[in-house]
Amino acid sequence: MFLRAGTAGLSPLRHTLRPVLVAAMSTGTFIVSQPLNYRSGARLDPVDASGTEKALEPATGRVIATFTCSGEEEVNLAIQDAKAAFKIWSQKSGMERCRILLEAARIIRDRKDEIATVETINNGKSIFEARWDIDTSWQCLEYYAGLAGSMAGEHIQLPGGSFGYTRREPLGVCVGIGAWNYPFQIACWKSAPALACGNAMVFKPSTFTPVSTLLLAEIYTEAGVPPGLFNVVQGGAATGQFLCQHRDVAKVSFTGSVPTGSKIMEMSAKGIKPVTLELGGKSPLIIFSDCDMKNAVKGALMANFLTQGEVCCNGTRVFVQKEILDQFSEEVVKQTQRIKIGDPLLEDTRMGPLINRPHLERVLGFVKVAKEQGAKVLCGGDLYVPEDPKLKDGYYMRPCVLTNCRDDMTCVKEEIFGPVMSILSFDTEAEVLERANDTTFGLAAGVFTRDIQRAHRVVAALQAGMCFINNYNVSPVELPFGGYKKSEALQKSLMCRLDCEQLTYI
Ligand SMILES: NC(=O)c1ccc[n+]([C@@H]2O[C@H](COP(=O)([O-])OP(=O)(O)OC[C@H]3O[C@@H](n4cnc5c(N)ncnc54)[C@H](O)[C@@H]3O)[C@@H](O)[C@H]2O)c1
Ligand SMILES: NCCCC=O
Repeated sequence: MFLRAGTAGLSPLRHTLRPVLVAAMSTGTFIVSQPLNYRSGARLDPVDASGTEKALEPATGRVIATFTCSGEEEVNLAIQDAKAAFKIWSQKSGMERCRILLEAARIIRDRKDEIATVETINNGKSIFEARWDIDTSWQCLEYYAGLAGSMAGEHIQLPGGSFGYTRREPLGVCVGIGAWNYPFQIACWKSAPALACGNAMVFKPSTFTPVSTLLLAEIYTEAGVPPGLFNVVQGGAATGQFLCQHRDVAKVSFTGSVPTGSKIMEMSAKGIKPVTLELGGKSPLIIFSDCDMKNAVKGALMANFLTQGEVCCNGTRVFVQKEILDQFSEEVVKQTQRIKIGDPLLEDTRMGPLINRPHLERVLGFVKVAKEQGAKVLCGGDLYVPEDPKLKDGYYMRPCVLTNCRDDMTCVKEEIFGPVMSILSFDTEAEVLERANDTTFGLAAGVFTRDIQRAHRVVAALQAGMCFINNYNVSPVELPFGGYKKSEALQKSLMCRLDCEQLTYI
């Protein structure tokens, strides 16, 4: 699928050659040479269009694919095809579906480096991190495969020897719409539960990251799902609308921003379709003065700078108790300045480029406004130009730590979705809880303290879907992922087993 520049036109590489190809992949050399739509178990060009888009390699600013956005007719064909596959798939037993999903998980695990490389090329995140994403992806398939075999209805005894029973029935064709920050992982997190329960899925990735979902589609086919069970359409708002408004779609699962989520909910409501919305955040991270300082600093970096800060659950409002404000700020700046920025395919890079030029400018704009509103830049917040000439048109910036922040500043209220940490100071537990909860979002939150009772008391009072104690941004598949308020309402989970010593980011 990916060919070195200058070799376009050769026949597709065979599976046995993949490891060699992965070893040869380097930034600035690859192009996508095959169609990016997937239907009836094969890649194909859409039958009609709602525009064209270009996919970039953020590390270099180079176009790696020009593709057609799917029109209404292509969306219709993808849904009809999924409907036909649903008839076959929904008749399989849970254990039959389990075996196929386990096989897909095995293929992803075996091809981890290749998939991670593709993700890095199209998204910009470091290869070090992309490998984590692929691990969480195959683990997700394994987890839902495991559930598939044990899903059952109930038998209810009624008077006089009568009885009733319930059946767990799949919905039908589900739509998945993804964001660009975790393209492959989001496609797995949406499709694995849907397929495990016997549904079919039509998935639309972001126009910025159209590439890796095709690998998942091919893997599902190779693992044995019926052709059409997992189809991919490409495009932006127009394609998304065709999907959400389609009468044969039974459910929509969306990951993205709050404004788009609200539109999706509105469209789905018109067709009385259930929706799942995984939306944005502006999560608080609370550092008490009795914390293990080294661990808290690592936690703050984990909470702010993974994937260039483009992470929904990031803890970007860092509340630090006054007594340790200076020491914490000094240490966090020291560690932030050590983050190696550059070519995301190099093993020692820890921060790659942002997704594209407009987004980079938007993030830098937030830093500018923060300064105008009285924040002080402790480090970063400016453009970064790597020494390697091939990276000169990439979208790099230095990770930024802001202090002197107030709760009413734009950088503290709005989701920046870039490497910008805002430090705020606080005096008491009651005060910080009130301020931490004073937001329309509620995706995640973190607390660093050695006082175990306080830790649990504070997370119980935080209005956030995922609460971390003495760690941040770990998302084991066994635990639910979701939020309160405008971030989406879901179950609350606690992750307090790991500390940041075990998850070393720097
Ligand atoms: N909660 C989570 O699990 C989670 C995970 C990742 C990202 N996010 C959030 O996603 C956002 C960043 O992603 P983004 O910029 O891709 O978000 P976005 O809302 O701009 O786009 C998300 C998806 O929706 C599609 N889309 C856009 N307009 C549409 C419309 N009118 N109808 C149907 N589809 C439409 C896009 O093409 C894309 O595929 C951030 O807010 C981030 O916090 C949330
Ligand atoms: N590791 C999952 C993060 C998804 C949010 O953007």
